[in-house]
Amino acid sequence: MKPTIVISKASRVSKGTIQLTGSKSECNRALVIEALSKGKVKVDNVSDAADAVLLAGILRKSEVESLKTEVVSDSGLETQDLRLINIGPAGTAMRFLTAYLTLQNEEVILTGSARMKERPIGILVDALRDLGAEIAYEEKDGYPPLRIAGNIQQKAERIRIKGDISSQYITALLLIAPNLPLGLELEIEGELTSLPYVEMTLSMLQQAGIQHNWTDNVISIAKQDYKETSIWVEPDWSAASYWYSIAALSDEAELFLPGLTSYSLQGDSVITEIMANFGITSQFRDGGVHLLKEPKPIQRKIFDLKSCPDLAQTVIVVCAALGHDATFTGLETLKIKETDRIAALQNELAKIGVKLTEKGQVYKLDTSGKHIPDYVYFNTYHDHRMAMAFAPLAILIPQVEFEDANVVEKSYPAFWTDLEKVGFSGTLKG
Ligand SMILES: O=C(O)C1=C[C@@H](OP(=O)(O)O)[C@@H](O)[C@H](O)C1
Ligand SMILES: C=C(OP(=O)(O)O)C(=O)O
Repeated sequence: MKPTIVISKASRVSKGTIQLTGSKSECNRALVIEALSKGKVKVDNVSDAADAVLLAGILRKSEVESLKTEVVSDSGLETQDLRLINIGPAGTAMRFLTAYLTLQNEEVILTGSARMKERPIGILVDALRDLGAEIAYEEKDGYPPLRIAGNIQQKAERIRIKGDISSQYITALLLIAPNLPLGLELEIEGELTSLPYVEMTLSMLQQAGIQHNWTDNVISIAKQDYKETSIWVEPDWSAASYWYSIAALSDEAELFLPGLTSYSLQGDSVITEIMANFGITSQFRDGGVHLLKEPKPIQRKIFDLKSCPDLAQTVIVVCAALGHDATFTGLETLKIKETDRIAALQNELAKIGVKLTEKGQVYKLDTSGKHIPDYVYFNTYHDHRMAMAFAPLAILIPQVEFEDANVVEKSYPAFWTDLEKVGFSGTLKG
C-alpha cells in the first residue's frame, strides 16, 4: 500500500522562502540536447523531478535493462539481448526518446506505465516513419510499447504533423532535427496547442548553437553542429503555480521563490498574470520573485489555458475554493495527460460541492453548492498535479488527505516538505 498524507494548516498566513527544483520541461530538453551533442552541451541545475532523473539515467546509460528475446535468423531460432527502456509515467521522456532512439544504432523496446500505454503516440510514430524510421507497435496500434529499430535511413526532409493533440510530438522531432542527415522541414497542420513549449524547444536549441527558421506553419532546421556550452535549467514555473494558489487562498502571504525570472522560457510563467486577478502581485527582485497578497475583488471570468495546460488544475481549484464562477477554454488536451484531468477534477471538486461542466470546448465552474467540510479525502489518479493543486485547500479545510503521498515525485519531490516551511503540517499514513 502506498502511504497517504494528511495535510493541515493552523493559520491562514503564509510566509517563507521556497527554492524550487529545475523545470522538468527544460531539463528533459537539455538532457536530449546534451546526449545528441556528444558532450559539447552540458546541463546545469538538473531537475530533481523523477521524470528528469529517469531520463538522465537512460541517456547517460545507467537505467537500462536487457531483455532476452527470441529471433529467427538464417541459423534458426536465436536468443538476442534487446534493451528494454521503461520510462514509467514520463510523457515528455516517452515522446522525446521515441524520436531520439531512431538515431541510435541498436533496436530497443520503449515502454512505460499502464497509463503511458493509454497515451497516444501514433502521430509522432507516423511522422518518424514518414522520415524513414522503423517503429513497430508491440501491443496496441498507436500506443506504447514501441519497438524502435534505430539507424534511421532518412527518405524525406519535409513532413507534416498535426499540431492540436500534443506539442511534445513536435518538440521530439525538432530535438533530433540537427542530427538528421537531411535536416527537417516540419509542416504543422491545424492549430498548434501548447505553443510556448515549442518556443522553449527552439530557444534551447538556439542556446546550443542550433539555428531554425519558422515561417507560417513550417519550422525548418538544417543538419548542423552544436556549440560548446552549458544550458542552465531554470526553476520550475509549473511548480511555482502551487505557491501562487497558497498565496491566493491565504489571508496574508509573503512568499519568495529564488531563481525565477520574468523572462522565463516557460509559458507557465503566465501564472503571474493569471494570479494578478486574484490579488497576487509578483515582484521580481533579489534574484527571484516575491509573491505578495493584496485582497481585491476578482474580475476575470474567462480563462483560456491552451498555452498553459499544466496550470489548469491550479487555476480551476483556486476559483472553486474562492467560490468564483468562471469559464475555461483550451482544456482539450487534459484528457490524455497523466489521467483524464477533466474527469479527475469533476470527481474531486464534487467533494466540496463544486461542479465543472463540459459543453463542447467550453467548461463552466459552478460554485453555488460549495461547502467546506472538516475533512476531505482526495484521490490522486497517479497525477502529481491533482495532489499539488488540491493541497492548498488545507488552508480552508481543517484536514485534507491525499491517496498517494509519493505521486508528487514526478515533477516536485520536495513538495510536502516545502509546505512545512510555510506552516503546513503533513503526516504520512500507511
Ligand atoms: O513539452 C513539454 O515539456 C510539455 C508539454 C505539454 O504537453 P502537451 O504539448 O502534450 O500539451 C505539457 O502539458 C507537459 O507537461 C510538458
Ligand atoms: C502532462 C505532464 O507531463 P507529461 O506529459 O510529460 O507526462 C505534466 O507534467 O503535467
